[in-house]
Amino acid sequence: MTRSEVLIHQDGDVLAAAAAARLITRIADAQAARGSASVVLTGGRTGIGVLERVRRSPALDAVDWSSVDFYWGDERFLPDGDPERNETQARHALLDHIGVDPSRVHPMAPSDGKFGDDADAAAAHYAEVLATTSAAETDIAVPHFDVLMLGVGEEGHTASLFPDTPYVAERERTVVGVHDCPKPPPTRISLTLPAIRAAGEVWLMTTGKAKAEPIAAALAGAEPVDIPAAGATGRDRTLWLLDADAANTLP
Ligand SMILES: O=C1O[C@H](COP(=O)(O)O)[C@@H](O)[C@H](O)[C@H]1O
Repeated sequence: MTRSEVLIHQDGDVLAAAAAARLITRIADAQAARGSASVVLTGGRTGIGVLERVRRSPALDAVDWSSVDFYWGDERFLPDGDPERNETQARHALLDHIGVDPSRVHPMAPSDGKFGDDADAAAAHYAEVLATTSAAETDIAVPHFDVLMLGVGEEGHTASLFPDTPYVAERERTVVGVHDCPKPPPTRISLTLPAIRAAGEVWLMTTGKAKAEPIAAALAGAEPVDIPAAGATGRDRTLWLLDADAANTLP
């Protein structure tokens, strides 16, 4: 497992700007090396704020956005276009404003799509989508993810893996339907920890005093079942991007 690196920014604005610059550079580097890049998006205030800053970046055109595959780490299982869906927010913040190739944007199904309100079927389908472009470098059936971004909840959840649930302990499946979530909406779809850990780089990004406790616990080595974010690591790099408030109880 990679050692976690922690970067503390003075506030959420600076964090979003720095993470946006980092994301553009990471994608441009991957495209220079392989001709394409693959990014896993997150929902939440910080993750969407980063996408807004990418949109406003003077370096926006350093990336060929038509050669980027976009996936999601989790989704709120709601009707298509619902403003609370992570997909809707990411589209408004960035994807609707750049020249993406629609066939390379891979959202998780909505609750009014072809799987109806069956989140488990929608999750199984997403696992198939991931498996079709599965990379050779791991034995997990997911694509090569250059960077996988995550938020962290006040109780330590990441993606839609909440503490003390069977979903955080999942070892076989790469994607799960998540039920009875403590944070609305109650039904979600999420990558599992094995799928997250297959990514090259994992970036956990969050802000605010309310996140300080779970972050300190995760970095002190909490069990993922207690603090799911503690189990989110990348193969090459695990980066915690925090503001000063979120980091205020770290040694
Ligand atoms: O519901 C969710 O929340 C988390 C954290 O969100 P934040 O607003 O506290 O930053 C997010 O990572 C996840 O993708 C989302 O579905």
